Amino acid sequence: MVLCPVIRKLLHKRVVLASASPRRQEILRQAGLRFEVVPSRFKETLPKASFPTPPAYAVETAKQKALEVARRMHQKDLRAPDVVIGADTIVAVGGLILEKPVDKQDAYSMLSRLSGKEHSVFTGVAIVHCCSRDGRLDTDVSEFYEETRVQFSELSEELLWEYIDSGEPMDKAGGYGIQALGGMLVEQVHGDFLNVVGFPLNRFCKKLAELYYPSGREDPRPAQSHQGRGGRAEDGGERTQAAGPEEAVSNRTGHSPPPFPTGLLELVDSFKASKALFTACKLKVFDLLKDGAPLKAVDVAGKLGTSACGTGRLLDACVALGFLQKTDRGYSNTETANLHLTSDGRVLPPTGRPRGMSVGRGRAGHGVRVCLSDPLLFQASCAHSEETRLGLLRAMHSLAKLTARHVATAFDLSRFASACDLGGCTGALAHALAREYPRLRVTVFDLPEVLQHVAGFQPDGPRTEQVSFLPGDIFEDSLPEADLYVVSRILRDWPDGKVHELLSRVARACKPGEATASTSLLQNLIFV
Ligand SMILES: O=c1[nH]cc([C@@H]2O[C@H](COP(=O)(O)OP(=O)(O)OP(=O)(O)O)[C@@H](O)[C@H]2O)c(=O)[nH]1
Repeated sequence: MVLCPVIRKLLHKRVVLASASPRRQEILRQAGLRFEVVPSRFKETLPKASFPTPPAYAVETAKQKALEVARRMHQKDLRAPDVVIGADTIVAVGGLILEKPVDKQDAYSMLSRLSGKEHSVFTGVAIVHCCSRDGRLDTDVSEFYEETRVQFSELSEELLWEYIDSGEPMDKAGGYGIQALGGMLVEQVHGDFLNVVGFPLNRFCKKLAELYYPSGREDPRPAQSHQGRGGRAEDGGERTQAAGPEEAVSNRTGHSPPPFPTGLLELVDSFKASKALFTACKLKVFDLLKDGAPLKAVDVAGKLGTSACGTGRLLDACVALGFLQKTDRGYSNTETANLHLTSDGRVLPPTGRPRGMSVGRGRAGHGVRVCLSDPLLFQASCAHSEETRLGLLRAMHSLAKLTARHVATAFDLSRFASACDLGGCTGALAHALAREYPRLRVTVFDLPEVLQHVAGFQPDGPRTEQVSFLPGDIFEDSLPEADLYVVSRILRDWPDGKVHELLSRVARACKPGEATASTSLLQNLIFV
């Protein structure tokens, strides 16, 4: 989800975060930004005394971090990314600039300096727009900083050393992490909390809005007005532009550009993103990287029997999508990948084809039976191997487990004594309903070929006798008696006539005063 509309402006660009800080990666990922991570090799040794103020130092360091990455990538690929983001966080106290402590003693002197006092945390940010033309790199640098004031409690020696011995201070500016144990040292914060953690997200979004909507309108079309910004000429064939990324285009042509096809490009990008995800799942990339040490692209390729170059690109795409993380040691799974993309917990069907794109629906010919739980997924049994069918069930089960509690608590169902989940598959929703409503008895009604696999699927929490399974076909067999029918899985994708027939059957089975709850699994929207 992208709450900040201007973040969308970056979705079609190749964005690189020039930072090894896991906190910055997390903050930007949570904001919905898609980016690659290329840590900067710029040495943070600018002469502090030559800067008029501490934030001027942080801004320049952020800029040099980002430019180093832009130049390196340009030299390597002869194609620079579109945007490189660099950041630098420092603590300023009593005229001193504190960065990351070099050892425990350094951490001690920093923290004792902060004890009982207020200090400022500055994060400098540089947004570098790049353009490779005729082998030359053009850069356009926008920069800003944010200040947050932090008041520390008085810290006893014992507390200080205990904190230092936790290891937390070592990779943090000023020697503390406000988002973790270090939060206990802090009495008050004035300003943006995320700025202290390493990235001022709010100011960043405002800056993007300034760059992409200079006239203040949130119009997806490139702006016409020219807004000059700071940027200095670089040597080595590099030019910095004053014009913004999109103004530059319109200024060159002198014409109003046609409306920017944002929606279309989003669709194209989403398709590419899905393809990358499905390919990685199919190759079992996430299984390979689960719980192990990070692996380089060439090692992953060796183990999968794939080309090193293509594998590198696939892994980088997965990094940008937030499923892998990349460090100097190699690639490893993110928590999301460990939880939802390995074979045992996968929320995707194993076909290598996005759900909904498979052919055929409903009851196919030649005696083929279709799973009513999700007609597009669990298809003709003769068309799939047992392994594929189990994979589909596994995907449906994992997805249902993810959403079950939300569905179960979206309505107050406490007045019902019995429910029937039509096409309820492995019973994930039924168990969630049973957990939320201890006096509710739930019958899962589904095809026998689905229910025969139920024992192999563990719901969240223990199985309960409140839930029972009844084999049957919702089009042909009588529906079990219940006060409430759940049709969350059976209404999608049927032709209108079929839906009508189904709902009529359910309506006939209902006693006066009963209810039907329907959910759209895709969007988790619930309507009655
Ligand atoms: O409360 C917190 N304060 C600061 C941090 C983290 O501290 C570092 C600051 O270091 P720097 O800006 O130089 O960034 P690096 O980690 O070295 O990564 P780069 O590759 O970008 O140079 C930063 O990681 C903050 O997140 C914190 O976590 N909590």
